[in-house]
Amino acid sequence: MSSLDQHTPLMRQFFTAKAEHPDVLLFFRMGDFYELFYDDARKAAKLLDLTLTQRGQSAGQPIPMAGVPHHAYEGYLARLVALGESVAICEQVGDPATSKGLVERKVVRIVTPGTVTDEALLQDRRDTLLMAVARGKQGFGLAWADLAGGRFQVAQVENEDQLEAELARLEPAELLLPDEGEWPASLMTRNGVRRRAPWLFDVDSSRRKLLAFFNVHDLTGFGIDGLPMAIAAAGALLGYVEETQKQQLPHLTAITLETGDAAIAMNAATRRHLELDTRVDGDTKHTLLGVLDSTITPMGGRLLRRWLHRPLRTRDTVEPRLHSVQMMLDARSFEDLRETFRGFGDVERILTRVALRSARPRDLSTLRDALLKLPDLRALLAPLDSPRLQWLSDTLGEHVGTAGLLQRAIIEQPPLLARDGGVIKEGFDAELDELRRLSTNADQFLIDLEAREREATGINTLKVGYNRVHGYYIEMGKMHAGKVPVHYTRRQTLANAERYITEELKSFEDKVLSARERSLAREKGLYEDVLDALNEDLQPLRQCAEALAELDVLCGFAERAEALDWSRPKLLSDAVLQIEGGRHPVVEAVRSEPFTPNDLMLDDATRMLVITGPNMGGKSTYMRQNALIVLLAHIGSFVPATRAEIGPIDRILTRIGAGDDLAKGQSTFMVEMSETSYILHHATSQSLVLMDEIGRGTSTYDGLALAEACARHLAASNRSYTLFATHYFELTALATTGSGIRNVHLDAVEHGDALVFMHAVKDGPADRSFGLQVASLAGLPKPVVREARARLAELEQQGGAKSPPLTAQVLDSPQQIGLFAPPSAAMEALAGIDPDELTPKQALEALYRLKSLSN
Ligand SMILES: Nc1ncnc2c1ncn2[C@@H]1O[C@H](COP(=O)(O)OP(=O)(O)OP(=O)(O)O)[C@@H](O)[C@H]1O
Repeated sequence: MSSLDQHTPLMRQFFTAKAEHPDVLLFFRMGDFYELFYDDARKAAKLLDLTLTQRGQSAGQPIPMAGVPHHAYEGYLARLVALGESVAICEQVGDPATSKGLVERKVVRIVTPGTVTDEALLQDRRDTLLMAVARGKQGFGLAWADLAGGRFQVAQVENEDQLEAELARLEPAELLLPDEGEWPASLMTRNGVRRRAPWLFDVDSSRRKLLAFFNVHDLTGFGIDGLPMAIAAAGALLGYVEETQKQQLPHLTAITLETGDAAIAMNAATRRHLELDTRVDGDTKHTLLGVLDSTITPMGGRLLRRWLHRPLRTRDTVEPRLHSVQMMLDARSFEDLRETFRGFGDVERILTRVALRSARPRDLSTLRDALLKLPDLRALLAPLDSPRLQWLSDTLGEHVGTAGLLQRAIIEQPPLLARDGGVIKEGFDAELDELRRLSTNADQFLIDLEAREREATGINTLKVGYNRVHGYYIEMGKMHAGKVPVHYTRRQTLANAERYITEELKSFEDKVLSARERSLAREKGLYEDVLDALNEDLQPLRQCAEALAELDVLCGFAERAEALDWSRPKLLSDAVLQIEGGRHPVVEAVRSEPFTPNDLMLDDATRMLVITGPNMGGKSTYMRQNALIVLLAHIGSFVPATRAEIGPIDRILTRIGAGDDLAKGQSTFMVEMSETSYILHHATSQSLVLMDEIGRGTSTYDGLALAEACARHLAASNRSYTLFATHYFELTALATTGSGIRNVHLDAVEHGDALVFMHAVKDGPADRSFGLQVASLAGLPKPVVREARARLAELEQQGGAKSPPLTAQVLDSPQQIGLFAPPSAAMEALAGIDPDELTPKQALEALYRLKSLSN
């Protein structure tokens, strides 16, 4: 770019601001617009679909420009932030009316995806997190902050797998990484990644920064003194927050440490496969959270999402939750409790805005209404015999003083903005009332004054009036000059009339003219006083908000338990996983026909179920429902089963589905194997493992061999609770090996042409696969199905079995592999076909081609 002095003064101002914020978009305020220039303009035009224009020339070149109207900028900002972009807002800080030359401009705030606290830029039911990751010799330090909620947390993890699991759990909106070394692609391809200078992650300066910020002598109080990587991440995060927020953050009062062993570990793949809150296709409704979330307040919704992503092993936290839900159900009080939550609003985020002094009038009226409902809430909780609920009731507190203050100070339904006044209630402040009276009662005063003066002077035509230049006056015709009282002072002479002013009118004028301004200023001061008073009480108020969120979640659990007929799980210390009448909560919710409940019985002796049965039989549903039941039990929710007894669980590991990691550039089979490898390395005897059709992504024999070896390893070495669904009938033979493996199967029956799936899990292996019937159900052309049926009969005859079980002997004797040999032209052509790549039309063409080859 050409040197600065070649540019116009305005552009020089722009370049100066831009130089300080090179890697964020600069919103440059010009009158009613925020303008973006040069590369910022090009980028914003693309991201926001704005028209890219030009603004004259500077340094002999046209200036690319795009703009957004300032009154509607929040919507644009929200879209940019959602895309992971940051924006520096450069305002006109000088007054254009009084400035000589160019108005002064300054960057007043930087809006970044992870640090936003404005209501309009946040999602109601999802935390917006800023995260920093530091790398050390023993692993990684993580720090994350929810600025809108006032939470600041850290953790340390040992390896990249755990780091990725944490990222999948927390889904930060913005991620700060030191700008050195290689980082995994899964991190670098996220939205909102920001590389920062490595020295910002220095442990010692980070420690000093934290000590100064929290005003403490050491970090032992937070339990993180011995965790250098966590400290480095926290310091880097804090530095970034201070740099971008340019204001005090009094609501960040502590750091909390999260330890991995308190939670049931789930990696990114497991979260995805179990569809906790989002499905692969992006749908959020038909997910566990979609079914489970009946919370009423946004903060309850956010807490539930946090709980769901972090099921706890610490039973002394989970049991009290279960007990609370039970008590609310027994006393049937959850509906009344939930009724009081309506209209509570987002107290947690309101309190943050109070702390940041950006709370709007309606925040305060919402807070007032919430606090006024506390006594009702506590009265409903009082009879419930649950220590946790009583503790929550105590934590809610009374807040009578604060509620009273807000009730006295804020009008019932305040306007959106404090700017134009009309927020503070009448009767709260005598001076404000007087100022308001003056500005609104001026008319009556003047009418009264006019009447009085007419009477005193005897001049009936005397008028009181006002003009902008001379202000208030008493006017009378020139012929009355002789009757003018001495205390009248002449103000203006007109052709036929004289205008006067009196002391009384003058002082009235002073009062009225400034009354509006003064009343606004007074109101602003009073509003600030109210915020001060609230800030005095901030800590207990925030605890109250946290208690509200938890009560909302627990009431939601009770509501769901009753509405969906869920029962209380028993958490035991024995090695057992016994579920009776279990159902899949999401499948059950979307199906119009009844769901068939199924049992599960695993314990020390039986560690693995090999699940066989037809496609569409319900194998995946069965496996997932058991994982979801275990997960629900560990967040303190009732579960979709008639009875559930669950021993200690440390991890849930899944290998389900395929082809969903193409973004990573790995083949389907590669993904399948790396997920399997992760499971074999991490599963313990307390882990719940779901393996769905492993080995499917490669040739039959490789696949079978791998599946069998993995199953044996899981049963004998890992000794995990394993549900192993497979289409390889050969694996059913494992049940005879004596390593705690049992067969179960799902069934279907044929009714003429129709196939009815029973969905009931029964003992023993399946005896046939119904693959062709399912294919026919799926609409495969009849000639193809006929052809396949004939081929199957041929194969069965050759193999002497109903379905061609590739028994161990088959595997061991190479000559038997000749079942499919010698490879025909049709087989070779078949090998070259990738069904996933074909359109239906191409598939049909391929079939005709195959058929002609096989003739
Ligand atoms: N217990 C059940 N009760 C009622 N319907 C069920 C049950 N289990 C499964 N289903 C229904 O059957 C459908 C297929 O189930 P699922 O995907 O679990 O079968 P699958 O055996 O894993 O099939 P595939 O082998 O082709 O993957 C589900 O979408 C659901 O609608």
